[in-house]
Amino acid sequence: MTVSVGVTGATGRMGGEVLAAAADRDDLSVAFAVSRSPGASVEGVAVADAADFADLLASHAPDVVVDFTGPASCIEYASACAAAGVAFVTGTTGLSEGGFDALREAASEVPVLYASNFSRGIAALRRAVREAVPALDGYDIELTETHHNAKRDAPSGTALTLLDDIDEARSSVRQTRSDDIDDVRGASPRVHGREGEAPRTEGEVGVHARRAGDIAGEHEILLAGNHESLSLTHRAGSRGVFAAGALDAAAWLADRDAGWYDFTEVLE
Ligand SMILES: NC(=O)C1=CN([C@@H]2O[C@H](COP(=O)(O)OP(=O)(O)OC[C@H]3O[C@@H](n4cnc5c(N)ncnc54)[C@H](OP(=O)(O)O)[C@@H]3O)[C@@H](O)[C@H]2O)C=CC1
Ligand SMILES: O=C(O)C1=N[C@H](C(=O)O)C[C@H](O)C1
Repeated sequence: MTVSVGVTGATGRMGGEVLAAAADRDDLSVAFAVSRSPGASVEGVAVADAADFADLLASHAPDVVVDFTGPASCIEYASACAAAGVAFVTGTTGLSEGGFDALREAASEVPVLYASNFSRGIAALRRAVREAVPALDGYDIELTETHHNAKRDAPSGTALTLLDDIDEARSSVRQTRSDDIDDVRGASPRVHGREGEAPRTEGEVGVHARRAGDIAGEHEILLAGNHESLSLTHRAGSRGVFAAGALDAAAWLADRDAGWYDFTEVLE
């Protein structure tokens, strides 16, 4: 069966990558592509007006929509998909808590899969973090992410996911070692950059966002103790890895029931 895909943000960096990756696959076909700047052709696909999105869902009935846009449009596209009964894959970052609530609401009607990063390397990095953090409990942790100079949100969505992974790993190891679980619950304080008199406090996680050139995406987690340190680094060489992962997710999601899904389920 060929899965038909609608693509949003078609004139954006990721939209173009998704259309290029889709053209190379036999298991997927592009039903339509939209942008707020319609009229162009991207990877041979005519780009329609984003204002016609609901009509295009009705007329083309895609199996799934793949979205890499902005937080506000992501929510609008998700609720239109929920109303039309179309599955929704999104990698849009910078969503607020309310934005995630709106996506989860859409997931009560249709399958929704959100991932802050669609690369297999980051999925492996997350597993490595969940192993390294408990093994090196008490070590200082600093997270540094580096992206191209046009990225809007900071820290990156992937950095936020990794910070949550660190919190979860820390709290699970401390719960197994302590009877007083009130003592060990809660997020590690996150310190974004340092300036002036800013000594490190125990347990904090330093977070650093760099923006430069055309770097597709780099994430480093440094765990440092006395006389040793471990650095876990992922570098995306091109946005193609994100597009490939998002299309794998779309093919996987197309015939699922309504609900909230994670990229790790696609990779199982
Ligand atoms: N999860 C992952 O693996 C990855 C996630 N991302 C995320 O994907 C998102 C897009 O990144 P990128 O492609 O670099 O960004 P770009 O700015 O290059 O493209 C964004 C596209 O979305 C469209 N768009 C933005 N806001 C709206 C809106 N309000 N309504 C309709 N269309 C809108 C833009 O349309 P127009 O051109 O008409 O203005 C543009 O085509 C970001 O959140 C980024 O962090 C990026 C890479 C990987
Ligand atoms: O905006 C980008 O480019 C990227 N955004 C995602 C994020 O915020 O983590 C994923 C990737 O790092 C590229």
